[in-house]
Amino acid sequence: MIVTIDGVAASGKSSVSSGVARALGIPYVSSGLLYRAATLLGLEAGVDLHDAPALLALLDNHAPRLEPLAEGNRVWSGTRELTDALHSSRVDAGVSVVAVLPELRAWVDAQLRALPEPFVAEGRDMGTNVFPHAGAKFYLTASPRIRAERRARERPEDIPAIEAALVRRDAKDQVQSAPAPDAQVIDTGPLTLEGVIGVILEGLGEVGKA
Ligand SMILES: Nc1ncnc2c1ncn2[C@@H]1O[C@H](COP(=O)(O)OP(=O)(O)OP(=O)(O)O)[C@@H](O)[C@H]1O
Ligand SMILES: Nc1ccn([C@H]2C[C@H](O)[C@@H](COP(=O)(O)O)O2)c(=O)n1
Repeated sequence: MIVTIDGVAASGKSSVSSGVARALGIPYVSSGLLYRAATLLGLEAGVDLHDAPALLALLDNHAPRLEPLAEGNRVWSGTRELTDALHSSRVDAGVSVVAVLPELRAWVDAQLRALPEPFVAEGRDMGTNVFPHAGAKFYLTASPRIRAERRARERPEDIPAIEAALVRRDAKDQVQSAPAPDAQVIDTGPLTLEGVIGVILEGLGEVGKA
């Protein structure tokens, strides 16, 4: 069984996926971390982030791999853990450039499709492109201001700057970020984290009955 949770940047995908995965006793898979790992490796190597062959060569050399757990995902390159470096503003600013490259998308999709089921998969195109046959699909939204306010609690940046960066990233990620036609869309703005997890678990109960 695969459950997909897609949504816009900072809409709560990883926190919600972790909560749902823990409740179900299965891992969750953060697809964005693989795009972030490719971006980090490219930035560190001084590679042009538009240069797909150069990035693929780096990925061949460094072979980043995702460790999906219910509590949180980790990314490794050999014995080096990349996880903590993947959410910097520098990676945030570059990742949308990498994520539109078809060659990079094919690389990420292959990593994800090789993972053993069951799991909760979160990202942008989990329900549309990567796992169209998923058993249940959800899509999270919230206004840029609410998302920025939530992010500001984690990062020492001011709300308007975070909001502007989120709006820019939404626009760049738009092509691959449409909800699947059969996804349940959830506006997380008026809900707590536990509330969103509850809506999804309730939705999964309904899927089980269908
Ligand atoms: N419904 C909610 N109510 C309050 N805070 C929330 C809610 N959902 C998520 N958050 C908080 O918002 C922040 C962003 O959530 P999270 O990192 O899970 O989003 P994301 O969609 O995975 O982000 P990204 O696209 O950058 O990977 C976190 O601090 C999280 O705790
Ligand atoms: N399935 C996915 C997952 C992620 N991306 C892109 C879009 C984001 O800008 C970037 C990082 O994702 P996040 O950690 O913010 O979820 O990767 C994508 O195109 N498709």
